[in-house]
Amino acid sequence: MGVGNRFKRQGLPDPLDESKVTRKRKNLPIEPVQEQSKKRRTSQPNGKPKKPNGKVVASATNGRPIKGQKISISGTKVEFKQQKSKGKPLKAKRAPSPDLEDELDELDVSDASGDAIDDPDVMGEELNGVAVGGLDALGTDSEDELVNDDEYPESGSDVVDSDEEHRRTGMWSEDEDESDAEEKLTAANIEGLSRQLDIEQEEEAEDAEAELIQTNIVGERAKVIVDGEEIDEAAPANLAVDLQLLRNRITETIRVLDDFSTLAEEGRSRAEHTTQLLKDICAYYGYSAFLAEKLFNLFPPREAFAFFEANETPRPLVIRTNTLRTHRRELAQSLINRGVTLEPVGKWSKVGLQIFESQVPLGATPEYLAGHYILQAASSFLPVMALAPQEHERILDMTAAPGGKTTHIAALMRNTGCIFANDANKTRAKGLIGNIHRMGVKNTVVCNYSALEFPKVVGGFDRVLLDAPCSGTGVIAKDQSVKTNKTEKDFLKLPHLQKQLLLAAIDSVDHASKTGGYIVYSTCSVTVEENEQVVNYALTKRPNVRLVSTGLVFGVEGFTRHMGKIFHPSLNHTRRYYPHSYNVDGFFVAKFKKFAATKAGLVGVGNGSVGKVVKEEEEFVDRAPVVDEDVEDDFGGFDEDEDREFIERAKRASLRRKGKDPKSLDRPRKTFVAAQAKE
Ligand SMILES: C[S@@+](CC[C@H](N)C(=O)[O-])C[C@H]1O[C@@H](n2cnc3c(N)ncnc32)[C@H](O)[C@@H]1O
Repeated sequence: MGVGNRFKRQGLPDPLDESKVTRKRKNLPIEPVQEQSKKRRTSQPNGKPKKPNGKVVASATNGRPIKGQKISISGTKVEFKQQKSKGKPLKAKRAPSPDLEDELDELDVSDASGDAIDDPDVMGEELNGVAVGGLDALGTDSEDELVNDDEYPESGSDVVDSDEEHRRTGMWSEDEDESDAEEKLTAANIEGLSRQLDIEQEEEAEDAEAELIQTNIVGERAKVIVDGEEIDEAAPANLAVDLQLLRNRITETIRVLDDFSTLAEEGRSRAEHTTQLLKDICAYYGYSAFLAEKLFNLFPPREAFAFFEANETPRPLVIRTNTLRTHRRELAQSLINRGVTLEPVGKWSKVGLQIFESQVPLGATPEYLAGHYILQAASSFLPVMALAPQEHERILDMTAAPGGKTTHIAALMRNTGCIFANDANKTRAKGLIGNIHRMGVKNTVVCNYSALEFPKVVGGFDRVLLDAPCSGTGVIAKDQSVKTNKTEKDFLKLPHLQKQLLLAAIDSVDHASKTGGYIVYSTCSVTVEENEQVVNYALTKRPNVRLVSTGLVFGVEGFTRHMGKIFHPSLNHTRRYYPHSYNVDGFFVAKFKKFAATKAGLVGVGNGSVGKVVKEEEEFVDRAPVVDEDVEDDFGGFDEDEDREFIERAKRASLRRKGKDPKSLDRPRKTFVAAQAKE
């Protein structure tokens, strides 16, 4: 499992601070080439190569300049080649609890692989020896499966689902090779074990050297071309130096832009500095110039840098408790017993658990197969929380596959009322059905229309969720290809589809609903074209709706103006989420209240009236609360001794497994308690 942001909490932000977003390893001195080549290139269990400490590596991993991409720094062209890596699956060590076994029998999931095939949350071919493949096709929308209006038939190929990475990857422990004997470690044998570890480390180093001699490492190195000549020998050193220089120049330019009147270079305009900065960002992070500029323009320069940096590290792995089947406390207990280190995701959610480490693949535990949880990015909870579905309502989830949000809605409704879960992509809709079954959802009808056909298919809903297909600029950390594969055309096609879908969503709601009359629009993209512009368009075309508060406790206000465009002032009710400020996927959430019926002639795609936006005479708030998701679970705070003890037990077990002294946990705490006592 990766480090860094994976381990940071999600939610309310700390003040922006460069030391927080700049990985320290980049600032460390560059090691000499000779030494570097001697180090073993070990693989992490997730198949990614481990990053050497304190080095700017020349390989293309996690967002550094990518394979085949050329950058040019000070006249030196550098071509990157991807490193090969190997990943090893891990053996699940514990048997399911008897209760769960009963539940599994009931669910007929004894053939784990068979069941998992229906599970879109796990996209990998194999997790821990449990075959879960067969759903990879869900990760990308096949173009002809997507139904759109004739003009934009292939937009579905761009569709990004913010939870996709979680479905592709399992959750592996870093210390997968540890034997059972190590697991039983006690204070008494720590010394013996640490000696044994030293010996093992020495052996590993020798093996690594031997392996290096045998391997054709040229294939793993960057190719450096200077004036058309390929230089191999000195490549890593030059490249590292160049990358370091590039980074230095980025930070220096930002410093100048921060205080331009004092620090500006004479004769060099702000625009020139910005152009240079953008070029450097493209070269350093591997973005197309087009996308880099679009994203850069969302923020002041220093914050833009933080955003680009955050896209280089994965967000924490989060699971959502399925309250139709269990309570968070029970689930946490079961997973801790299996060797998972976790914590509640934050006070804003009663169902999320952030996973720090796991001895078992989380996509194949008995609890997972029994539908006790789903792997879901924390930000994906937000649109459903904003929707605030109520028991006994009729809800439409317009673009529902693979069902992360549908199953959340069902849980909040406690399986009452009725959900129409629709997706235009048949393959993905099958995955949606798999999840609905696994999670014990019983109030849902799955359908397979283009959402543009609503409300003609069926209308009159109390609430509608449109989690729209989007470009995925909020989830670049999961899908680095977004950096280079989005073009200007995409930012015309996608917003066009999103606008039409949003009108259909509005027209599908019953404005006279006694409990609702709400529409939530969300994307996992941060571009203004896919968010504020779409919402503003809907306000103009449907004067019978207004934006209302999302009711979410954190998030940055949406733009009311951007790059010369002015939006309706109520856009300040919308919320933006960024990886650098909340350590969650980039997301956008808007909530509308429908006050009157859409004029008959306007219902249907493309029928937008050019009306005036309803004046906001009074602030409207959805009085219907977000149903308390887990009433029996107050495992949300960190103040209760029981919870603290519970979490610490898991941490101690984890340290023990690593051969570390679990008592080390007490030290910082004592200091903290002492500090508190002093105060
Ligand atoms: C962001 S994903 C939805 C993720 C889902 N809400 C969840 O939480 O699991 C967008 C979905 O929109 C679907 N889609 C794209 N175009 C559509 C259309 N015209 N009508 C209905 N669904 C569409 C895609 O197949 C994709 O599954």
